[in-house]
Amino acid sequence: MADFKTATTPILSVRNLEVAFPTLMGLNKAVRGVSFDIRREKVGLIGESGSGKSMTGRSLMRLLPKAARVTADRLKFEGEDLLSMPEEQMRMMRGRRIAMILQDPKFSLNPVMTVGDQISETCRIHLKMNKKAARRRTLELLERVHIRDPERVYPLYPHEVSGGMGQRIMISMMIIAQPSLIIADEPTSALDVSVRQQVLHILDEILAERDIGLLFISHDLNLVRSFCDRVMIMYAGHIVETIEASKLDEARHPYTQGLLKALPQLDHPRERLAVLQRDPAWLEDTVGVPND
Ligand SMILES: Nc1ncnc2c1ncn2[C@@H]1O[C@H](COP(=O)(O)OP(=O)(O)OP(=O)(O)O)[C@@H](O)[C@H]1O
Repeated sequence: MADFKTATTPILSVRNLEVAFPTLMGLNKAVRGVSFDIRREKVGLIGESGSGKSMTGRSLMRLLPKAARVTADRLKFEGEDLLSMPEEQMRMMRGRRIAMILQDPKFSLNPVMTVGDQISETCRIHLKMNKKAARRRTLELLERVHIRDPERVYPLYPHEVSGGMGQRIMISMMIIAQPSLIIADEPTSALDVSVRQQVLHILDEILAERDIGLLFISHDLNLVRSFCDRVMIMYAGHIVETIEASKLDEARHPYTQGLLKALPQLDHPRERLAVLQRDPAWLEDTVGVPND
């Protein structure tokens, strides 16, 4: 059996993933022929609104709208086929082996249960702890995500915590299950810049400490460039280019080049932002996608 703890074996392997929605005009393809691997690394998925980033992320968790039709030549997580997996097994997979962080933690947390009780309950379920041990572990976990006064935060309800603290609480809950892959869909886009940096720093520490792979979905090219190891650029449901984050300035695809040109620059302010040119050929074009 492959050892998924090694840096070179993909945790996740996706080939020719398609997500389509039936419409009166025929099938609307939200994701078209997407292929990528994720190892113990941080991979950014970037693209404009409606380009199919979330549908790609959600198809890995099989959390798509009912109408969606999903096909793939391969959709394997740690060697197991996600497409044919029975729903019951898939439920065990979600949260335990593949975790997801969404933009607003309030939608992921139970609104009528204190955050402490939610973390504690997760400890009891996953770690089979008794009530007292689960409470102790909860306080440790809150400290682990740099919450300074865990005793004060424990009895708060989700609506009483800030967005940044909510994301830290989500991260603390993820640690319990020890996933191998985290899908983060715009996890910091509702946060202001300084809180965003703190949350990213904590996420980074946890990923490195536990050797977890990350798919980081965002529309913020600068953020992904500074946080991730590799970047996949998506256009109209298709990954047009995959490139190391540190080499983004050497991007070959005209769409990536256009996105880079459109970034505002403090040191060289532009009178006008460049208008992104588009080409129908980009629906088929790919640069740097895995070839096997
Ligand atoms: N429930 C649905 N029914 C039909 N089509 C849908 C549905 N949900 C999404 N789509 C289609 O999927 C496309 C991609 O949506 P997706 O949410 O993945 O985009 P995105 O890149 O994550 O955008 P954003 O950054 O705005 O979240 C949409 O443009 C839309 O055409």
